[in-house]
Amino acid sequence: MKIEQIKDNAFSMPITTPSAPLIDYKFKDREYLIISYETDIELLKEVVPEPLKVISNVVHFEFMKMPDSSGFGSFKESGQVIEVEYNGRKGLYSHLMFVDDVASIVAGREVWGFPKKYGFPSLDVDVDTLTGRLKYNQTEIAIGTMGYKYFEGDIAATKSALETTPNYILKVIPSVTGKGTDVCQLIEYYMADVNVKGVWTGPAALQLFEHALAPVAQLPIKKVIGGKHQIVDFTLSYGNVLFDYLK
Ligand SMILES: CC(=O)CC(=O)O
Repeated sequence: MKIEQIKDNAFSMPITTPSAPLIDYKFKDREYLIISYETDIELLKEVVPEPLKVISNVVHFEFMKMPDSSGFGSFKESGQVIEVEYNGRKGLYSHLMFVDDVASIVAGREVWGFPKKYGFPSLDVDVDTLTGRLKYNQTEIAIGTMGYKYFEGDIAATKSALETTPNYILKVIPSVTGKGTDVCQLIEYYMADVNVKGVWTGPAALQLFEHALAPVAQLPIKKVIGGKHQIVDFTLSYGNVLFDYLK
């Protein structure tokens, strides 16, 4: 392979069959259980990277099922999202993510910088209860429950929030020298082509358990605020670099 060919075509690895193909990443019927809770704002300030600012003591714990995702197929995901502000714009910062699909982990980390680790999330209807679970290896680290489809939510407001809210990630790619990083950037991305197929609210509960390598309980629950269940189609847009920590 010629140097010019590499320069022109390199996007991801392996270069001849990348785990992160250069495609439009479309998600159909992504189903979310989002349980929002209050934690200690001082702990949030310790984990949210500047120049982002923490603007509340609220954490959103998500359990997601993605049955039809371009490039990734069918997989599940779970993680914590924090309410922040960048230059006066309110958005959401992805703190920890656990995913059961290597292609989604690899592409997510390499392209956008999603903080993805391998884990075992699930989202199922257990008789009358929408139930999210997250295991790290064999160990349960989160259980979320919500009454199934109690109250219909506002589809237009949910669509508008998903389309207009910036999402922030700290992308870190280590250097082969073992000294520092080749990439250390604050990334922003948006969701596009959003089609909200259903939104529900209802009574919700959440439990988090301590784990040395999957510290979801590092942001402990003081009070559960509420639960949201939604089903959405969208395109995951490529992002922008907002801040380069190496410059
Ligand atoms: C790359 C992805 O799969 C993104 C996501 O998990 O939301």
